[in-house]
Amino acid sequence: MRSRYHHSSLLAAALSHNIKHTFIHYLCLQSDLIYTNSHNGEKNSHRRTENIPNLLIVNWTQNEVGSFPPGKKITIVFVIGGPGSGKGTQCSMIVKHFGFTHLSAGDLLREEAKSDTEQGMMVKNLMHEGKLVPSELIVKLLLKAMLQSGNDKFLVDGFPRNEENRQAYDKIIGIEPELVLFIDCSKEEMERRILNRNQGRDDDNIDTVRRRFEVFQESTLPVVQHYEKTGKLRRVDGAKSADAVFEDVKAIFVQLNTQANQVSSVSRAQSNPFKRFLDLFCGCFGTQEATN
Ligand SMILES: Nc1ncnc2c1ncn2[C@@H]1O[C@H](COP(=O)(O)OP(=O)(O)O)[C@@H](O)[C@H]1O
Ligand SMILES: Nc1ccn([C@H]2C[C@H](O)[C@@H](COP(=O)(O)OP(=O)(O)O)O2)c(=O)n1
Repeated sequence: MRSRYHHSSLLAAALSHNIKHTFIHYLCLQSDLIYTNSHNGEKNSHRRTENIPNLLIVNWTQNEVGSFPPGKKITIVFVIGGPGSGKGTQCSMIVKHFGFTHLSAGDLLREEAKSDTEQGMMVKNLMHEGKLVPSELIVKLLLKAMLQSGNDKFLVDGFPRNEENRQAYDKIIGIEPELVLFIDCSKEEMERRILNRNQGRDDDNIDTVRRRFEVFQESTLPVVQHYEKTGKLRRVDGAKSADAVFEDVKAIFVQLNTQANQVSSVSRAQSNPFKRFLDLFCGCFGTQEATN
């Protein structure tokens, strides 16, 4: 306990004096803190939570990544499900039918893990252990990919994975998801699919898969419950064949499109002064549907 306190104080002193990263690493690894150099340029140390292992320096600024133009309508759908539940499979079908851009949190991290940097190595190790990477990093990668795509409709696959992911997203991107698709599937079926998927993934081995299931159970299911309470969750049975699951998914997206079209026709009508006058006039004389 005493040594943990000692390392935390040293860490605070090191941060305020711009001491070399390697020394800060050492202090973090000895204490229960992680260090981030965050998007607003502040250096912070955070208490490590169960799913934020060791330490990762997240070094970026908002200017480096950018942001969406104010007032632009952006549609975001989160796709959650256990490992092997079929998120990627359904996302590629949604893309074909509904014109979304598919952003897979796992693919973005696998790309990051290829880079020959300290951060790349750290991501690689965490993924190999089946653990989650710190939220600010994945949110930054998502935002960067969204801005680069030029699209305004995004399927965010494999995110948020825990409460911390969700809060970091709220803080940094802050666009409420239109809905959250949850692909519900049994552990036995997911395990069978992963071990057959043969994509050469370093984390698709039985030990890592078991750890990923634990993380899903402990950290992702509470996020599912959160969206259930807010009324955003749409649950589909992922145990059916991929085409049968897509029939259910399609119905959800057709409904989403219908709602979006209704909202945009109302706002178009509201922005037309002649139609507003006519509506007022018809309202005064009790004539309905006159302008439709
Ligand atoms: N409904 C399904 N029924 C049977 N196999 C499926 C189904 N959906 C996906 N798969 C297969 O299971 C494996 C995992 O699917 P994937 O989409 O990669 O899952 P996730 O992105 O959730 O990890 C893949 O090999 C995929 O082809
Ligand atoms: N929001 C996220 C998403 C994925 N990760 C990491 C941890 C996950 O085990 C790996 C792989 O995620 P991916 O979504 O590709 O794979 P599975 O759904 O587990 O099959 O990436 C993360 O740390 N944070």
